[in-house]
Amino acid sequence: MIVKLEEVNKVYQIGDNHIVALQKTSLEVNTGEMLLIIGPSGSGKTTLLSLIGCVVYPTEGRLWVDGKEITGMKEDDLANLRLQTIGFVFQQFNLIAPLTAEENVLMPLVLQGVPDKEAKTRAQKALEIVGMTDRSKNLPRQLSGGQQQRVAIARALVTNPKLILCDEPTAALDKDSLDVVMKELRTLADEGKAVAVVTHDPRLMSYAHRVVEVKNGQAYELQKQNGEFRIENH
Ligand SMILES: Nc1ncnc2c1ncn2[C@@H]1O[C@H](COP(=O)(O)OP(=O)(O)OP(=O)(O)O)[C@@H](O)[C@H]1O
Repeated sequence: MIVKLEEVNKVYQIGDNHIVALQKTSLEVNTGEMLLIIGPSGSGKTTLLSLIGCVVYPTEGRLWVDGKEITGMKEDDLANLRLQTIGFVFQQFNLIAPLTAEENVLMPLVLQGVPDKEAKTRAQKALEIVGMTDRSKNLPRQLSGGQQQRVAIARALVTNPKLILCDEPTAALDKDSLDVVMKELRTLADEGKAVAVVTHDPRLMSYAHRVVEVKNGQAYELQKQNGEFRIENH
């Protein structure tokens, strides 16, 4: 187990209004597993992913990431934990436009102060894992959406994080690229990473080991029926 939430909720206060973004949730995220977090817009999916990713603190409850309790941890320690343990992948790839694929992948290692030569070897290895070695000198605009997302996955992987968190990683992709990217993420999970993916797209359920549905801030784990995950109203 890499993440454990125990009765965790998140309430935002805006003026006199309390917005319950996530109701009390208990959940574990395991290594070797792809967890899909699915639900409609505004249901609380990103809030749940942000809690798992130590980007926001819980309002109530207890949260452990990689064996460390987050509640009460200092912001600096939290930032270190994020850098060392978690890789993030976003909908819009967030690659730096004037940098090549390889330079983008190098970035987290530069931030960690890894020596140049070692950083380069690791970046090349990460690009190899996602099948992008032959495009390493290309700029993002010379790559398709699917290829850019594979570079973004390589960038998330290069620090060797135990946990990879993805927020709508396929929203900007066509069906073929969606399949390539999701198979890539599934392979990483099968090989021992913990991967959590937020989506509103039920097509992604077929790639997941486990599915959590979030509705009105309430998270429920879905059980497979006849070998498939099913969700109402889709
Ligand atoms: N920083 C914030 N301040 C106030 N309210 C917030 C904040 N972040 C999220 N919320 C509210 O919490 C609820 C859940 O938001 P969240 O972004 O987690 O939903 P979501 O399921 O990821 O939606 P989407 O798919 O549209 O991104 C929403 O009502 C949202 O307006």
